[in-house]
Order: sequence, then C-alpha cells, then structure tokens
Amino acid sequence: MIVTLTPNPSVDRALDLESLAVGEVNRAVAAHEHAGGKGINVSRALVRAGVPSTAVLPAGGADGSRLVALLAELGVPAVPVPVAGDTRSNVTLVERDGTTTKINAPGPGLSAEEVGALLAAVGHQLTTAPRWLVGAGSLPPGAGDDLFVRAARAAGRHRVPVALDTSGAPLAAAVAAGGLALVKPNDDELAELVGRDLVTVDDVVVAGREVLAQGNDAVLVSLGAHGALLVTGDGCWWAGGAPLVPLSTVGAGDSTLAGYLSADGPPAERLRVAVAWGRAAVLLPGSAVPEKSDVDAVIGAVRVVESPDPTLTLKEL
Ligand SMILES: Nc1ncnc2c1ncn2[C@@H]1O[C@H](COP(=O)(O)OP(=O)(O)O)[C@@H](O)[C@H]1O
Ligand SMILES: O=P(O)(O)OC[C@H]1O[C@](O)(COP(=O)(O)O)[C@@H](O)[C@@H]1O
Repeated sequence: MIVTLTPNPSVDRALDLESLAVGEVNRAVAAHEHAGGKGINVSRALVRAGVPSTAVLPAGGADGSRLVALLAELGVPAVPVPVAGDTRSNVTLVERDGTTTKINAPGPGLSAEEVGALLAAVGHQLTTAPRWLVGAGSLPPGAGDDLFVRAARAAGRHRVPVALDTSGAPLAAAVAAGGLALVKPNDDELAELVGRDLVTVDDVVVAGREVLAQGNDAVLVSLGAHGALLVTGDGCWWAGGAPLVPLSTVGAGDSTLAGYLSADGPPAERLRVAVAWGRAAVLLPGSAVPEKSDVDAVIGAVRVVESPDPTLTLKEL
C-alpha cells in the first residue's frame, strides 16, 4: 500500500485548442476532466497499474464532491477530509503543437482544525504500515509551510519512508528538516531550491548532493523532454529518449514518481520505469495516467546511462 497526501487537490479541466489567441475568444476542440493534484495523480497511476494506493485529501464544496466521485469511478480508495472551503479547479490549455499553458488556482484556505484533521487522517493511514507516504503538490493558504514536515515526522515515527514532490517554501522546509527517502523536484524547482540556474548535468548532480547532505536519501529530478536524473549516495543515473510532441504534460511528473515507486530492483531499473511512465503520460490527453500497455509501448526506447557526462547541458540530454 502506498498512501498519498494531497493537501491542495483539484478537479483538473483541460481544453484542447488549435492555437491560443491571448485576449481573444478561443473555441476548444475537446474538453477533459480528471481528478487532479499531484498525490492524487500518483494514486491514480498506481491503482491503474494494480499497485494498491490510498489518497488522503481535503474536500469541500461542489468540486470537492465531484473530485471524490471521480476517484470512486476510478476505484481509487480515498480518505476525503471535509473542509469548509471549495476545492479548486485547475485549468490547462493545450495547443495542437503541444504548447501547454497551466493556470493553477490557489485553493481554499485551511483552518488549523482542518490541517489537524488532515494530519490525523494521514496518521491513521500510517498505522496500516504502508510501503510509502507520498506528500505532493502545493500547500493551500493557511496550511503552513511545514505541513509536509509534520507529515514526514509522523511517518518517521512509524518507520514509513517518505517521498516528496512539492515546490517553493514547503520544499525548502522539508528538505532542510531531512529524513526524506526520495525528493522529486523538476529542474526548475531544484534550481529555485538551491538558488541558482542549473545548466549542465553537473549543476543538477551538485544540487542533488546538496539535498542529500541535509539528511535525505535520493533525488529524482525530472527534466521535461530531456528525461530525468537520479542522484543517490551511491551514484547518479540519467534516463530518457527522443523528445515527444506531448498531448498533455499535465501529470507527467506525477506518473514519473508513481513509476519509480512501483518499480523494484536497482536504481537504474527504477529510473527506467519512472521515465517510461512519464513518457507514456505525455502521450495521453489532460491529466490522464498511463496503463500497462501505454508503458509497454514506450519502455523499449528508454535509454539509461550511469554517471552521465557532467559537462553536457540538460538540453543536450
Ligand atoms: N516533451 C516531452 N518528451 C518526452 N518526454 C517528456 C516530455 N515532457 C515530459 N516528459 C517526460 O515526463 C517526465 C516528467 O516531466 P516534467 O515536465 O519534468 O515533470 P513535472 O510535471 O513534474 O514538471 C520527464 O522526466 C520525461 O520523462
Ligand atoms: O499543487 P500544484 O503545484 O498547484 O499543482 C497541481 C496540479 O499539478 C498536477 O498534479 C499536475 O502535476 P505535474 O504536471 O507536475 O505532474 C495537476 O493534476 C494539478 O492540477
């Protein structure tokens, strides 16, 4: 069982357009609706692959009910914690050439009592001895930048490893607190964390080692079209393949993380699976997550390189 915590979930709505004319009336050619939020996407991808997962989330208002219904339709076990505010809806615009514009709402503010109820729901799940706790996504107003730190501390008391995919101040707080088994930033999020641009493979590896030095075990850095780098105390690995024209990149990072957590074996093999799940996800519309046949169709083309040339720029990967 893998438990996910999504403090700021969303009903993701995606509109496919020929091309976006900013400031004009645009007519979409297709519309998609998915249960969204990073931890929820991880749970959806895992359950679709037959890996048991439970999603813990706050839910409020009409979109909160819609989100819970969407998860039920997919057979994703969910623990919705009722909150007073309205669950947000994030909007993505995808143009024919793959250009993707995401507009994420701030989400409803959480009261201290609601944050307490959310952490209590996580605490209850931790008593079932899950394989992982995944904390993912942004934090809503009022949650406090340390919500993931508090969840990770609870997981530590139960000896449950924690994987974290967040950004900004919540990422900085959790990395500094240490004790994370896996951190999954993209290159922009890692650059913001270390406070400098990341241009080369070496830049990413050095930044990843700074995260490890704060008492964390592994860093999986997704690089968009350029694949992903895994940095651990034992070494570093890159995996990727030819760039794809995405149908939608929304949720690709979440599928990458789900793939990594689903896989067994040495780091290189887990990275190969992670990248295959991410590549399969970009070939699907909206926030759709891949199924086994989608992953099987792309995994053969994923290359894994141990200790990649540190002088290569990320764009050359
Ligand atoms: N245009 C693309 N071509 C090929 N693979 C892609 C593309 N965009 C994303 N991916 C795959 O999806 C993964 C996650 O994408 P990324 O944009 O880095 O994550 P996030 O959504 O967390 O920002 C990448 O590591 C890569 O494997
Ligand atoms: O919590 P945030 O950072 O606003 O992101 C939430 C959004 O991220 C997603 O989980 C997609 O994440 P990725 O594209 O990074 O994989 C959407 O489902 C959701 O709308």
